[in-house]
Amino acid sequence: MGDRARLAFRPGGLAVRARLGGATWLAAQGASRVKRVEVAAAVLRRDDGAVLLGQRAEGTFCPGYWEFPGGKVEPGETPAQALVRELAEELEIAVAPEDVLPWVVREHAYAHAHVRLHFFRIVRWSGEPRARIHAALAWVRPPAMTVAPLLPANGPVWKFLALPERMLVSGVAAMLEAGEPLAGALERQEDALVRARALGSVLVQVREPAALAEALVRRLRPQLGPEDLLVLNGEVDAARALGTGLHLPQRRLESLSRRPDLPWVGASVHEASALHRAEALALDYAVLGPVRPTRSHPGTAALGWQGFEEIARGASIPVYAIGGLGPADLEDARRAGAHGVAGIRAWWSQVYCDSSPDSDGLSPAEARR
Ligand SMILES: Nc1nc2c([nH]c(=O)n2[C@@H]2O[C@H](COP(=O)(O)OP(=O)(O)OP(=O)(O)O)[C@@H](O)[C@H]2O)c(=O)[nH]1
Repeated sequence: MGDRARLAFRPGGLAVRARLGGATWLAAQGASRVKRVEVAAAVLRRDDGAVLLGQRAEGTFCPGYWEFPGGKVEPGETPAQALVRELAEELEIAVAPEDVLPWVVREHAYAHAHVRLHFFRIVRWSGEPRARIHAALAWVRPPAMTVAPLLPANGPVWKFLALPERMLVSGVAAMLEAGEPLAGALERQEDALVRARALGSVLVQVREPAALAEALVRRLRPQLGPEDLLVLNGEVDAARALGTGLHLPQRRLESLSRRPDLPWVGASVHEASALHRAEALALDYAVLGPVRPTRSHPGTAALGWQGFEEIARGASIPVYAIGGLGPADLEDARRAGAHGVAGIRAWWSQVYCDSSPDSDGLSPAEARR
């Protein structure tokens, strides 16, 4: 692609952008020149959960720092195409285009350039990675970090990798409403957690009235492993007292001016503006839906995977898909750019799941009707 330049008017004055071999220079009146670089980076993840990092070689920017394999997007390439090329050049591995799964996009201002990093997750490739340009390669299993230092832009991304791909949303109150005794409902939730953990790590969202939430957290916690996470859909103080993370419904997200001070904070969102709010507050994840029609939200139009993708594309935080989804939807969710799937009844209760496959958010009483 030939070099091109264009003039644009901005509120701050006249800006001149010239595209020069993959990097954009912005010369603005009264502002310093900033080089803008589009980069594609890969989260190559093995079945055991380990992720590949490369150590930058001597003679490059930030030598000795660790990064995700990848590199600059060349003119005429999409970020996904650039990544396939970079992985072949840097690691001698082959990745099929359909296995390059969009994940998050992060921006970072270095002294030398403003980079926009398009992260993709890759769980299938052929060949054994070889260090063609890196000083060393290392497989590291999040959340542990056994190499240092990471490139500055990569800290939040490493944290995101500790998020399980499966989120389970509790439903004890709904079971009680349907006449089930408390002991039976708690036991059923515990059984469901054990079943879900057999598939991999889980993020449990406890969504119950306060007293019930506490009882459920106490009941489930002994079943959780070091890679599982627990968030409370409730008050900040209650989450702090219980030692859990926090999950915010969209209306509470909209009323917050800053991120609550807890290690893990996420939110439910139903539209792009709410997702932008979650990003602006630097939350750790968002849950977007409904992807499929659910009887619990009869007035809400389902997004479908296409609608989900349109809103989630380019998000700077991981986005779970929710709404009539279960474990079998994980592959579709990943392809649509989701970090994972969140489910209510499809995960928690085989009984209700069998009787009503689209019963996400449905009370057992409704499910029996
Ligand atoms: N590949 C990669 N680059 C990253 C990551 N995080 C991050 O900030 N970057 C930045 O994105 C840019 C990637 O460019 P690159 O690897 O192609 O280029 P480079 O500066 O080493 O060299 P080059 O100019 O010879 O191509 C660098 O500024 C790098 O610091 C990451 O995890 N992986």
